[in-house]
Amino acid sequence: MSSSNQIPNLKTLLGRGRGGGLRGRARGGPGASSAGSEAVRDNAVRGTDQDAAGSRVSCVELGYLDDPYAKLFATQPSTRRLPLLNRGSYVRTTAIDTLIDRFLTTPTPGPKQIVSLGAGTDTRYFRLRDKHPNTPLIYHELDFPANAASKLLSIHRSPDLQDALDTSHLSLSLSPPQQSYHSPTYNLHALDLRTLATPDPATLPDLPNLNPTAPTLILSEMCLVYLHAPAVKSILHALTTHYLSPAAPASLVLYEPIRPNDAFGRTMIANLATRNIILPTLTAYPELADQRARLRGYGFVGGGGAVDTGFVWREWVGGEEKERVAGLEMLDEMEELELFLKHYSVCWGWRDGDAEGEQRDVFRRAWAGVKDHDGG
Ligand SMILES: C[S@@+](CC[C@H](N)C(=O)[O-])C[C@H]1O[C@@H](n2cnc3c(N)ncnc32)[C@H](O)[C@@H]1O
Repeated sequence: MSSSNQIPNLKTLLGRGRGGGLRGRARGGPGASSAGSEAVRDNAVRGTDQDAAGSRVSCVELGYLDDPYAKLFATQPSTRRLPLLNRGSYVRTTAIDTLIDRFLTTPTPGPKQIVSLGAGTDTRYFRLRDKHPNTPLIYHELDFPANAASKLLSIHRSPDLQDALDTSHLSLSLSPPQQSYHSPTYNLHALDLRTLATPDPATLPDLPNLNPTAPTLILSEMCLVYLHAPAVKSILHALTTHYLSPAAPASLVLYEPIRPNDAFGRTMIANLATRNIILPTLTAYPELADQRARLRGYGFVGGGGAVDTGFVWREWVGGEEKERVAGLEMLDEMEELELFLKHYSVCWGWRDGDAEGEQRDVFRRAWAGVKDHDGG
């Protein structure tokens, strides 16, 4: 949901377009669905991060989000996104922030840990540090070496970002460009996530400073969707059994598109194929019920939920905040907005682990009151 050429032509889908038909599909052209070689696809996937960065900046400039760090990571000039996309980015960020804030404010002994897969230029670490200065937090971001190096370059260039890191650990080399960064609080690991999908634990890469016993929230915001379902399963298996002790309380928060089988979904897939992007888990887990079963299949059997972002807007955003956000830009096509929001999901699930007392049930307590489609 990052850039306007990624979404279907909504007017056409709602039967109001002049040309009719699925415009995105026509643009796909022969061979678009096979989507080129793996290297070309990886390059396209890496590039999606700048879409996400641009969407964040658009939302900040229009007052949807308060994020002083967004601009510092964007490498392209800011372009105002469509109101629909701004609303979508707002809901996406708000939903994930809600789950993370509840985790961080739930009392536990010892530190908490977040592992952000395909973090790209996400600013969340910096925002969380400002918002929860007294919560002991170990943060890990994983992304392709090129994206990680570019993030470190942005940090190197910005005194504000350097101030936000524990600078006693900051020694960035520009030549050759540094790709990974490690400290007791913030870590950026430059790697292809698929290297975690190995059957041989001896070949798994080192993830320095990953605490094997801290309650850990694994976040995938538009990342695992680009990988094949069996690889995703192996990656999560490695994280939850090798890097983390099987006794550690752990959870997964996923943000991904859903409902690929209606006109909107089919057109979204065709549009992305023209950019050499495929979304394997979208077709593997098409509905919210599939996402719920998926999380349980990864071992997050303690509990969880799955909602579409239309539900998040209706049920998670308070009345006053809704009014504020609705007043930021004219958005009179409510039917289009609803169609758009119902094609993205936020899913969460946890395992309690074998830890004692407050550590054991941290996710259960954190997310007890979160409204789920199933009424949870
Ligand atoms: C759409 S961006 C999302 C970035 C960030 N999570 C956000 O929501 O703002 C997808 C990110 O996932 C990363 N990614 C996708 N597949 C990956 C892989 N196999 N290994 C490492 N990173 C990957 C991309 O490089 C990119 O930074």
